Amino acid sequence: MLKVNNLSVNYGDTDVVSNLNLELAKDEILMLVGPTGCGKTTILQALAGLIPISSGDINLGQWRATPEKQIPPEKRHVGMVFQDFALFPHLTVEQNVAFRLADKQPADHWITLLGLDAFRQVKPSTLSGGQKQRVALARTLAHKPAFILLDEPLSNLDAALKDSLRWEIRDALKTAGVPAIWVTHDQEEALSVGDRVGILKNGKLEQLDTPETCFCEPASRFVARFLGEASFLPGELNPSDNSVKTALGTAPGIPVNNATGSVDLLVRPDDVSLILDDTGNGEIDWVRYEGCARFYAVKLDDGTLVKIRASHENKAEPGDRVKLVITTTHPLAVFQRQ
Ligand SMILES: Nc1ncnc2c1ncn2[C@@H]1O[C@H](COP(=O)(O)OP(=O)(O)OP(=O)(O)O)[C@@H](O)[C@H]1O
Repeated sequence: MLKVNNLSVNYGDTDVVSNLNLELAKDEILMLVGPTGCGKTTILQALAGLIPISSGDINLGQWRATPEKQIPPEKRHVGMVFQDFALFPHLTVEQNVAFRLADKQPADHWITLLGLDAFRQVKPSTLSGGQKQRVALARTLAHKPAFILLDEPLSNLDAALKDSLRWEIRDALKTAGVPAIWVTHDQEEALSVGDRVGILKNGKLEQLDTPETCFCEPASRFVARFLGEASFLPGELNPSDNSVKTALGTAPGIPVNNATGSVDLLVRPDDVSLILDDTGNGEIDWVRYEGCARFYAVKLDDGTLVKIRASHENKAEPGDRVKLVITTTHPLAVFQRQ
């Protein structure tokens, strides 16, 4: 089991990663997300042994790396998958996957499982981006690593391919039964593919939990905003049943950090419905057409901006009066009013 205890990494006087703690279950996929420069790649590099750590330790059972005792990458049993595929251009697919393997059977197994049989004898330059990434994954898995690090493996691929390949990668990791840490910039990918999601801010974990908990019960406004569109609706919390009374109706709440009294209710675009109504409670500020939906920003009469996604049939223009109502029945996160 991979365990990281109080890991910190410095570049000069700057703490880039601070006191990171995490533990990966046997075949768990942990997605790491966070704004640019928050330390995601640095964490992967530290786990792989590519850069020294400043404090704490990384423990896999067979080895334990500390600032005093560095374990080189080749002794860590780590597999890495990068966004640029990192394949050998002069070798065929088969040779790439079986590179330095005494027993070629695992290479055959993963070539077949990842649908690469037809490409065994071709060079990487003739493959599409998605095929190259499958080869890179097959090579990594064929070497039977103890854990895998994926650094934005889909960022060089187009949207349609990303969507299918992310599931192929997840399935392959689960079939191999190997734990993985997967860095992504894509919130949807993090929420849908990960068993757990870690949200980083300035080198520190803001929250580490299941996708649903991070999305529905974010530990901070930062996490709430980072994982999707978030509007904060002023309201009053009723301590007897944790319901929150707002201008758009009363909703069940989950107080974060013991929020009480005057609070802000986190509403996502699908928690609210919109009705065209001259006597409504707000006015369309702007609208974006998304094909099957329209995404609206509505300025409420008290000045609060609420973002809402409605059916494309629901057509309103900036300046139109509308009525917003909270329609969701599940509890919404509640933050102390700032
Ligand atoms: N070799 C280095 N020397 C000094 N500072 C570095 C070095 N590598 C990275 N940094 C700094 O460390 C911080 C974290 O960088 P890192 O690449 O880990 O971020 P990231 O979250 O992966 O970013 P991105 O999402 O843009 O890839 C950044 O402020 C970066 O400028």
